[in-house]
Amino acid sequence: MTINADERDALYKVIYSRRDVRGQYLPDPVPEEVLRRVLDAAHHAPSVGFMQPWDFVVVRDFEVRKQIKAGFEVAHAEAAAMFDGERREQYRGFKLEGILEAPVGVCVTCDRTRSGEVVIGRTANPEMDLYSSVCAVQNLWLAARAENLGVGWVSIIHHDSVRQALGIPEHIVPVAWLCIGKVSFFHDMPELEQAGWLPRLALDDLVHQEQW
Ligand SMILES: Cc1cc2c(cc1C)N(C[C@H](O)[C@H](O)[C@H](O)COP(=O)(O)O)c1[nH]c(=O)[nH]c(=O)c1N2
Repeated sequence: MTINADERDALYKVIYSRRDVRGQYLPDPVPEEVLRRVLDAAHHAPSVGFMQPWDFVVVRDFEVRKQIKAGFEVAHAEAAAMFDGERREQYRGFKLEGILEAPVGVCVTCDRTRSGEVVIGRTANPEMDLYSSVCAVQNLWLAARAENLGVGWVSIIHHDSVRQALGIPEHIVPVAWLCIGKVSFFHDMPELEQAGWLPRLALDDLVHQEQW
């Protein structure tokens, strides 16, 4: 199957217009069939040795999301203390999650034991299973953008709070808490770039020819 020019352009449009969404969530429910498409796109991500180490915990319940939010508050306060002076104030001013505003939360996990001890491609570097779950996150994020759904990754939370809130067993790693929902708009550029926190680096400074 060949991708034609319109299809190629559509993919790049999705890639460049995908954003990490923290605010702007609408309370409208996410239709089941749309969420299913997005999760199926995540499930078609590449994975080391085809181990498909992910599970997707879909959370709509407000009380459970309140527990996740409480976990965020703890880690967020710890994080603020790590920045100095002006940077700390700027950090405190950022909205860095939409846990209660987005109608759906999805926890993408990694079952590090899924296909036994020895996995093709994970023998030299055992963390490859975690990277595979991150590939699922990225597929989900892009598919959601193609559905005009916002996604926000909230990593300012300890794995154990997520485990506790969702009853996730000890051997499963909660890789990502994702807020998902319809949005009023998408920002044109990353919010951290817009706020002057960090600029987008120049590609030419990152591409090395032949040697580092
Ligand atoms: C692994 C990981 C973890 C996080 C993020 C991303 C990734 C990849 N990002 C989103 C991040 O800030 C954002 O992707 C960049 O600022 C670039 O912006 P766009 O995604 O292009 O909008 C993020 N954002 C946020 O508000 N709270 C968070 O806890 C996190 N955590």
